Amino acid sequence: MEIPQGAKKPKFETTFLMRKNGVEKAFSLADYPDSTWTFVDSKTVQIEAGYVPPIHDFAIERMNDGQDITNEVLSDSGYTFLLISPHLEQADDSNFGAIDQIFEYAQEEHIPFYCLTASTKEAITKWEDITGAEYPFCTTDETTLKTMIRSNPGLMLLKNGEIIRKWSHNDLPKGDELNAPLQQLSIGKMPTDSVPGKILKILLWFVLPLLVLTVADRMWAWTRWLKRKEESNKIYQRLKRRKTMRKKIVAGNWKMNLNLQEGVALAKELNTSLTAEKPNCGVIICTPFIHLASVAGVLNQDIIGLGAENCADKEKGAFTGEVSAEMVKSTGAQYVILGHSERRQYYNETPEILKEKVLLALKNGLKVIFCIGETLEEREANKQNDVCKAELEGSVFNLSAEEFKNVIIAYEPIWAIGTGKTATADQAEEIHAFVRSVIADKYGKEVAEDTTILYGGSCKASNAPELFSKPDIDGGLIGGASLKAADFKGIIDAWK
Ligand SMILES: O=C[C@H](O)COP(=O)(O)O
Repeated sequence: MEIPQGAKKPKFETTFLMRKNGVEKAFSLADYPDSTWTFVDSKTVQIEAGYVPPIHDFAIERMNDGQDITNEVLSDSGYTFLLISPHLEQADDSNFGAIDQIFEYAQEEHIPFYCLTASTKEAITKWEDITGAEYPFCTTDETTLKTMIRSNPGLMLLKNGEIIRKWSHNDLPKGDELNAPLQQLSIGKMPTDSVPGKILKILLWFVLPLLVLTVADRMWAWTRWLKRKEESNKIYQRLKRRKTMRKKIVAGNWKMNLNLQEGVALAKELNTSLTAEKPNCGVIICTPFIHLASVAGVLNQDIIGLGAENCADKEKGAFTGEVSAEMVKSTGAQYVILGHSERRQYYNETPEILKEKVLLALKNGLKVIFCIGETLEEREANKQNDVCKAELEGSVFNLSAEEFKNVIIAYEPIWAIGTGKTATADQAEEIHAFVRSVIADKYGKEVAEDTTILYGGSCKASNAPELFSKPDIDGGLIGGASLKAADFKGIIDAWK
């Protein structure tokens, strides 16, 4: 092995022990005495270390001729393969095929290949017999060999006297990897395991996965937090809604359409259908007086409420043809529609008459579905808000807040009733919101928030979902589409 140029040389100091006239004294070269002193002894010690080669205390002796080839190996500027086995008799021989292949490759490429061992001649011969080894063997100190590589055998590749690769016998380069001169192969190059490279490797193998795991863990925790937040938000919203939630209702107004048998049959059909599949809203059917008692007998009123379409503005007495609120109540009904535009228009029901009816209905324990709504002319004159407000003020705003809680408002634009023309969802929402604000002004926000405001006017299964999706539309008062169970159920299902 060549010592690099300018490498630091070790420093030595020699001490001479001299005697004169029976006295012994030590001198150095610098103050060496004259010839009257007699030399007794000398001692040389190293006082400063010099360059230490990577491989030292190392001697390679070729076995066949006893030649020391240490210098030859360590100063070779090319490649050298060294198969290291302190004791061949203890060496693992399972990978001898791979070793022999490397030896063949070394021969083809004119690369020296030696097996260094401290084994006896007999052990070497036995190894040769077992493995078919044809490479030359050299003797090297056992301890030195053991410190060079732990695997027995192990392979080393030297270049320019420096070890550039080490392999355990389990991990030897395969024959197909040795398909070019060593200079062109990655194994023939010094591993680039510089300190930054090692740091990078540590980062890649340890820190990076840790980072990925940490990020994944944080993301998992974050999504869980989001989910929990969303969940608690949902619960909060549900609680909030429950707290302020007014009743969602789909009410049918049969008007003057069905005879008794038809009415009872429809009520039964509806009852069966909604008993089988519970509605997601309150359901009411309002029938002519003649149906009430019979229909009350076939309805499960926990699912379907029953109401009349009208009641008298008088409590009792000689009012031929009239039906009082008390009579309605006695049939088993719980609701009554009052103020419907058809009653106002065709039977001249004034705000004052309606005020009386409302009072009597409430007095008799009926809940009132109170209708308001503008004509087409009023809508075209943009008077819908004023009309609705006036109708409320004229007939129900005389009630106390407590009484008003038993009133359901039904906004029915007269131009949309039975005409097939529906107010758009936005038009309806606008006026519903206005009506709610008027109620809030009169009774306060809480009462207003609890008041159910229904929409009526050509409402059917096809437009109900959009109408009911509006925040201030709490359901519908249905005319024509309440006369068939399937049509009516289609509207009820809009709340699903
Ligand atoms: O009371 C119901 C309304 O007058 C709506 O009737 P309609 O659904 O036939 O338009």
